[in-house]
Order: sequence, then C-alpha cells, then structure tokens
Amino acid sequence: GKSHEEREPITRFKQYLRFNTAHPNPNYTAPVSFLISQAQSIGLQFKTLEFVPNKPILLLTWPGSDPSLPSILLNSHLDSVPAEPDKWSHPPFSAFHSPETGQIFARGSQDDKCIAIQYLEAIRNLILVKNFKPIRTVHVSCVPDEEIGGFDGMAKFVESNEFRELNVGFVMDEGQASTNDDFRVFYADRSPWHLIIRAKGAPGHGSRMFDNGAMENLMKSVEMITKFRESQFDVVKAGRAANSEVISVNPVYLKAGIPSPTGFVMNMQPSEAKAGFDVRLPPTADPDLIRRRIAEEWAPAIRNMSYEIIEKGPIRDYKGRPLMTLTDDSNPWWSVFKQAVTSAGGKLGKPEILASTTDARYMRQLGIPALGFSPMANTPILLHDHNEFLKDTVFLKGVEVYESVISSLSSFVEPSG
Ligand SMILES: CSCC[C@H](NC(C)=O)C(=O)O
Ligand SMILES: [Zn+2]
Ligand SMILES: [Zn+2]
Repeated sequence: GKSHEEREPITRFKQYLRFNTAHPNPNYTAPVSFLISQAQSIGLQFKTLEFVPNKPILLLTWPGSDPSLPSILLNSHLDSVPAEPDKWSHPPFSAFHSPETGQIFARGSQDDKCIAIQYLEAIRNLILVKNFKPIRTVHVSCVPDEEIGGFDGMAKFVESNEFRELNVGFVMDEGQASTNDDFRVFYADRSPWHLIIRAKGAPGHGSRMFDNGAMENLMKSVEMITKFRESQFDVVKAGRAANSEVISVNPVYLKAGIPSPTGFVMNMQPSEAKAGFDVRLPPTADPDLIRRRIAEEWAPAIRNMSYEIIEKGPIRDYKGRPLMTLTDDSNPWWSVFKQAVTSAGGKLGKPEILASTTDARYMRQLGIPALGFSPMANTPILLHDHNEFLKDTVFLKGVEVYESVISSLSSFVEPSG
C-alpha cells in the first residue's frame, strides 16, 4: 500500500548516490543525464559546459522575474573520493537504506550529493507545490573534480564568459555535518600550499662524523618546522582558536637515502634529502610572513637548502582582499540567509572557517560572497570516511531548509536609496 512506499525525494537521492563518481575515474556522464532528467521534470533550463574534455559542468537555471538583478548560484560537485568496499558494511555505491534506522549508506551521501538533490527537491516543491516565483534568477551548478582541487572544474568555470554572464551575486556551496542541533556554516576555506624543502650536503662513509650533511641539514629544518607546528597546535589545544584558524604545517613525505636491491645502502650518508609538507593558511594569515620564515629559517640557502612552494589555489581575491565572506549585518545576504534558516526551524552555529578547501574559494576570488552550508544536524561527520551515511529524516529536513533559503534569497531585493 501507499504507506509502505518511500518518499520520492528519497528515491531520487538514492538514484543519484548509485552513480560511481569516485576518483580516479569518476563517471560524470550518467549522473549529468540523471540530473538533466530531473531538471526537465521540474521545468528548469539546462546546459552543459565542457572546458576540459569529459569534465562537464551542468548548469540549471530557474529564471527570475527581474533578470537585471544579480543571481543566486547553488553549487555542488559531482565527484566523490574513493571508497574501500571491504571496509564498509554495505557497498559504497548501493545506497543501502536501513529500514530500522533510516540511514542511507553511500559514498557521497554527506559529501556532497545530498545538497544537489536537496536544491532540486526544494525548487521542485517551490514550483510545483507552492507556485513560488523568484525575483532573482536561481542557478544550480554541478561541477567535476572538486575533490582533486577543482582545477579543471570550478576554476575554469569562474574564468569563463558563461560564468560572467550569470551575474552571480551570492553563492551557496557545500558545508559539513554537525554533531549537535545547530547547522554549521562556513565563511572561508584555508588556502593550501605544498611545500617541498631540499637539502644538499657532503656525502661520505656512514661511519664518519662531519658537519653539513644533507640529512643533518634537512633534520634541523624538520625540527624547526615541528616547533612551529606545535606552537600553532598549542593555540588550538588551549582553546584559543579552532583547528581551521591556525596555520597547519604537516609533514607528508620524507625522501632520502641511496636505494639498493634490499632497501637502502646503509654505509653511505646521502648528498641529497627532501621533505614535503601540506601547509594550510587561514584567510587572516599573512602569506609573506610565512614565505619569509621558509626562506630564512626552514630552508635557508646558507644551510645548503632550497625550497619550492606550490600554491594550490588562490589566497587573495582580485582586489587583494582575504578570501572570506562577511557574516555580520554589513552583508545583507548573510542576514537573509540566517533569517531563512531560522524561519525553517533551524539554528546556525558560530560561522566557521573550513580546515580544508571547497570550490567556494574560486567564487570568493571573484569577490562574490559564498557560504558553505550542508544542513545536516545531529549527524556524525563522515565525509571521506568509511560507512558514510545520511539519515532520511535529516535529508528531508534539509529540503525544507533550502525551500526557505532559496525562496528568501531569490526574493531579496536590496532597499534602494
Ligand atoms: C590541494 S587542492 C585542494 C584539494 C583538497 N580538497 C578537498 C575537498 O579535500 C584539499 O583540501 O586538500
Ligand atoms: Zn565535498
Ligand atoms: Zn570531499
């Protein structure tokens, strides 16, 4: 009977979760076709853009009554990180739905296929049930490759004429689950750097004692970097800053030694050694200060060291300002967003900086305000983890929240004067 049938939004969410969009070979074709069929059933306009072959960007459009006003963009990414099926209790692309708990297990259920379908379900209800007419145009973008930095996805999109023509005034992008009643909201990402430091030094017999060996030089630097890392982490441990508000410098590889068939030659001190670090700068950090520290302390030429900093994305917007969206009354979009969440019965926690990155940084780079938000309250944070799941009731509540958010944002007209 009817009472045993699941809600259609849940069916569509599960259908979307079943596309294997995991790296390194994400299937983009099938989910894009699926989303287009969804858009058609609601009556949205659609087009795909391909700036890099086989990396489509899907753009859906719901025209507003005043197309001269800046539009709203609701973004999500199509791709997922890989999953190790052996370590999951259900296959990661099966979207197993527990009848007892309502949990829907799938890679992407939190990160971030939930929001793509929630945007569409909210728009569906606004159009088909509430007969709502937006004043501002609402766009929905589904982009490839966010999980590998977005370089062939959102980074290309924001540079295009097609993007400029959208005249985007405000962006919603992904956030993260909250373990309590409050929804989390993110106003900035940290900017990632890859830092590689190299040491050279005199080689010699493994038994000799001498100064300025490559290993000694590298290890001195590693010690200094470790001290800096601890000083930042101490601030976090003392409760004076969140993890994402300090500079993190984490060692990710060490490479040295003379290879031999059985491992490494043990009686040779190598003439070269290097180490790689994942560095993350919060928007308030001064990149020039940390550059100077690297040049003078972490990899000084006087200790036979050199370094390479690879900036993996922007750190300032086109006017040289830190990449962050204001979350106070000076930003009218913030007030409208906050009010809309409240009127849907939701509560926002204190706005946060995200420890990692999302594609929102590329839109903030253009000076467009962007908030990271995935309405998942009372949910364990399982992005990139085994057994990622979202509860059906949490998903459906999120649809309601977006109905409120999308209707408020799209009917917001700045007071003239
Ligand atoms: C180095 S470019 C950024 C890529 C990646 N994004 C995510 C979502 O994990 C990161 O934050 O490391
Ligand atoms: Zn994500
Ligand atoms: Zn992710």
